[in-house]
Amino acid sequence: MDEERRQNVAYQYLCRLEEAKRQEEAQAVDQELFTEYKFSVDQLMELAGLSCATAIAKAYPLDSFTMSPPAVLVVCGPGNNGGDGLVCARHLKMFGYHPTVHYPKHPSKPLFGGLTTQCQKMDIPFLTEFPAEAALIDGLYGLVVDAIFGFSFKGAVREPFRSILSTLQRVTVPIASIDIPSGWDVEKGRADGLKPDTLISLTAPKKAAVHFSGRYHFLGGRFVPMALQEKYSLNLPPYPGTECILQLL
Ligand SMILES: NC(=O)C1=CN([C@@H]2O[C@H](COP(=O)(O)OP(=O)(O)OC[C@H]3O[C@@H](n4cnc5c(N)ncnc54)[C@H](O)[C@@H]3O)[C@@H](O)[C@H]2O)[C@@H](O)CC1
Ligand SMILES: [K+]
Repeated sequence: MDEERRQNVAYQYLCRLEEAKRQEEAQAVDQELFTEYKFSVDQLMELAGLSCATAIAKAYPLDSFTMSPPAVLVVCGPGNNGGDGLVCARHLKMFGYHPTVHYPKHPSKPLFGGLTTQCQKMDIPFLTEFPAEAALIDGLYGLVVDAIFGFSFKGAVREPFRSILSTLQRVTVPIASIDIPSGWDVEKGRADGLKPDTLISLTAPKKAAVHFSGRYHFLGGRFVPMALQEKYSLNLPPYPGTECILQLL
């Protein structure tokens, strides 16, 4: 994209981000979807993960990979952001990619056990050790999906994710972050943190998204009922037709 066009698109997108959500608002919308609207986590996670895989397929089509097979490393964290990553990995496999998952902290909830089994039954390998060298990741994978932390991240990153994020900061292959670049403060960002090439904001962009400087920004998670959008003044831009993602940048 040339610089002038990028400036234009970025400007329009930054205007939209005036409505970006604070951490508490994102959590409140999330809670209301479950308590008042009676969605289950599984339902929304499936739609969120499908949006992520769809956005990735749009930004990094199979034929854009220089390596064969098109290998993708999906790094999953301990919460629902990690669950989105597992769903995303399953759909990426359906789309023809070769995902490998690293999932160092398994929550005991049946939801995550089920998602893990589904991936395993689809012959998606799970890495027990995270590659310590960024160069190893660059050599083996054409893309990294960051599904480590979402909107509930707070404070200083604890291990093993501190080491993982420090390695990911040194990889040169593109990184696609789900909902928020992991390790970033949800509202303020992190100037010396991860610099993903793609951000897939779910439900609505979070405040920190104004600091995103990568090439592609998508909105996904097309599941918020209109009454809830109005209550929280989400002012979401319209999705095209029947698509589950909207490209903002
Ligand atoms: N309604 C929505 O908007 C939806 C949100 N979903 C996803 O759910 C995410 C939010 O999920 P959660 O609330 O489970 O939280 P996260 O997945 O953001 O992270 C919470 C986990 O990270 C750990 N953690 C927090 N701070 C840490 C730190 N400093 N160091 C190490 N570990 C830390 C917590 O102990 C917890 O295990 C969203 O960002 C999105 O990806 C989707 O699954 C479905 C729908
Ligand atoms: K993330």
